[in-house]
Amino acid sequence: MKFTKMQGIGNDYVYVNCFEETIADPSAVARFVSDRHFGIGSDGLILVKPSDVADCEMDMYNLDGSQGAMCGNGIRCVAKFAYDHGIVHKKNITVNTKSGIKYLDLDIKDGKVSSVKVNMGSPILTAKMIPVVSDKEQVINQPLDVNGTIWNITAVSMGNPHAVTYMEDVNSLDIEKVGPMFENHINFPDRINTEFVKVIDRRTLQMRVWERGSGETLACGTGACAVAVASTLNGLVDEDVPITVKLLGGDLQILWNRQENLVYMTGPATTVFEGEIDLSSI
Ligand SMILES: N[C@H](CCC[C@H](N)C(=O)O)C(=O)O
Repeated sequence: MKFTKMQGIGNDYVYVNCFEETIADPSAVARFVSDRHFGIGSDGLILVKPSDVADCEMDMYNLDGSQGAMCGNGIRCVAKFAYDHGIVHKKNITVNTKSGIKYLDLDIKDGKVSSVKVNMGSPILTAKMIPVVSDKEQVINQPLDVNGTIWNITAVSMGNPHAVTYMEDVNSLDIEKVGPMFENHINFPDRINTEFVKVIDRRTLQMRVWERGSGETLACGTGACAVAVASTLNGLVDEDVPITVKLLGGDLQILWNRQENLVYMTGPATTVFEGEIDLSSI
């Protein structure tokens, strides 16, 4: 299988051109290629596929083989991949995903895609749509007992589910212990991506993320969007201005246009290397 290793501020995936290849069992391939010792090493697998409704389709799998409905860092790299592989020849492209068609603008410098602006769509706040179990219509700054510790969470879906919580010092968080407790909490029927956030100022947030199906990653694009939305709803950041979200792997600019009710994410997309891997051992 030919592949391209790419990363969006350190959130790295193995990309496959499915205009040219067919992957019979993507979940098994995701688990194999993601292994940093026996495979390539990545946060998961992303297939770039033909589409009848968009320029291409993103089919995304986490490290554990579970399929994700949306991937913010991944879709920026899909846009770069599509341009660099001649699948598209324009700056404004569409990518179909399991959470609908997304619209992207490529910033091209010296013939190369340097950064991408993504219309991530509207945030979903209705508890049962996220889904999160609650007696409330929306979960905004609500207490949640996580193995005996009470965390105040705000639940947001960007096509995939997120729980956002705030703390004074995210650097000292034992995320390997706490992350799985959130991910597998009974109140999240489809599991959950969890963002731990420190407010730097009214236009700057710092976050770490424990991703559903991948564990701690250096960045999460949908998570950064969920964090900007949750922080706005909680009155912690200014409205209708770009918010800088600082992640372990780098920064993203997030704007929630309240009038449109659309979230825009802008950030880099980087190719690391190309290669070929033998899948016969799977
Ligand atoms: N783990 C996520 C998918 C990847 C999201 C993240 N890598 C991003 O950049 O948005 C899920 O299962 O919903």
